[in-house]
Amino acid sequence: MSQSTAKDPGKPYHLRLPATSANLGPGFDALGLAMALYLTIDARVADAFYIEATGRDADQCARLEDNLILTTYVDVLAVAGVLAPRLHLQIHNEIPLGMGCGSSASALLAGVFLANHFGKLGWAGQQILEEACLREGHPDNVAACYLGGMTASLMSKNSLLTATCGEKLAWGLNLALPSASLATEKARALLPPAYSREDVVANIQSTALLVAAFAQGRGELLRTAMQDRIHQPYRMKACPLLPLLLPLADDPAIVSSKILSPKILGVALSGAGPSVLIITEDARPAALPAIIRQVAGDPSLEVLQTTISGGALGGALEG
Ligand SMILES: Nc1ncnc2c1ncn2[C@@H]1O[C@H](COP(=O)(O)OP(=O)(O)O)[C@@H](O)[C@H]1O
Ligand SMILES: N[C@@H](CCOP(=O)(O)O)C(=O)O
Repeated sequence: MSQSTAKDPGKPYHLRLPATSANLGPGFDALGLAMALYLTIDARVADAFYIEATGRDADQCARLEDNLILTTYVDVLAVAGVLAPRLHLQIHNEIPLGMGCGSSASALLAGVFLANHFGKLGWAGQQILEEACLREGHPDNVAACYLGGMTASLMSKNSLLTATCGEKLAWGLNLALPSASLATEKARALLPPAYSREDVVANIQSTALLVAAFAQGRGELLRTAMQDRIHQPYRMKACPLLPLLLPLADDPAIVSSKILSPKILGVALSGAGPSVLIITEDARPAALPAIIRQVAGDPSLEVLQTTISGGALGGALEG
């Protein structure tokens, strides 16, 4: 990523940040997968704050009040003791908001990137990443949004450590999106304060296998490695698609179907839900949306089909 912040502080700035599917089943607050659905922003200094937005949830993205991108931008600069230059933002959004696809992570990261550029903070990438992770409260979405692929992250008091793999995998990412959104904060409040040793050990084993599956491109491991016992069971009620679609991972009739080729590799709640992520062997299997709708019993259910993304792009533009 080009960081021309200190040299060209006033220049227009371009950002492209991917959606992310966190957890991937067992990797709660630790794993995230970048998806090729983007929040794209062209920003320049202006006389007043103004946002033009196109794409998904355009009205919400264009709102100036309590806008997560702008509040993050202004707050990061306020903490740094810098008066925030007013900005004109041209936004094109492909990331569903409040659906478990990491929209808040991309908005937070965008706000920090914009503060770094227009406030001449001169932060390195790691500092931008850490600031956005701290603001989000869990690193999985933000780290994957920035670094792409399947990113594992560990945030402690003093540091953020990340490792990425699987950027080049050609697996298909199919998202079943219900019509009602679910705020991540609400979905986190559903989780218990403690877990049994059996549940924790099962999740450690699945997560370890899952990371190896992405690192080695072992799609046949996902069916088992995406099983979770620490967040999905508690979010079922708030995410009614999940119990309906989880069996797709091991329904032999569908898995071995000649009609559905490429195969379903694994199924998990996307982030905190309510969307469900279905990973397939190849990208965009044409027959899958109809099967998902049939299994969900909802002929109008939205199904997005995409692929793994390489992560964030950003830099100053001439002009
Ligand atoms: N592009 C955006 N512009 C402004 N606010 C955004 C944007 N993307 C996300 N947000 C804010 O983040 C909220 C969704 O965050 P959250 O509940 O964590 O769900 P998720 O991150 O899964 O989409 C939105 O309701 C909105 O307040
Ligand atoms: N690990 C978090 C992930 C939240 O992702 P989002 O896309 O729903 O914001 C959690 O499960 O709460």
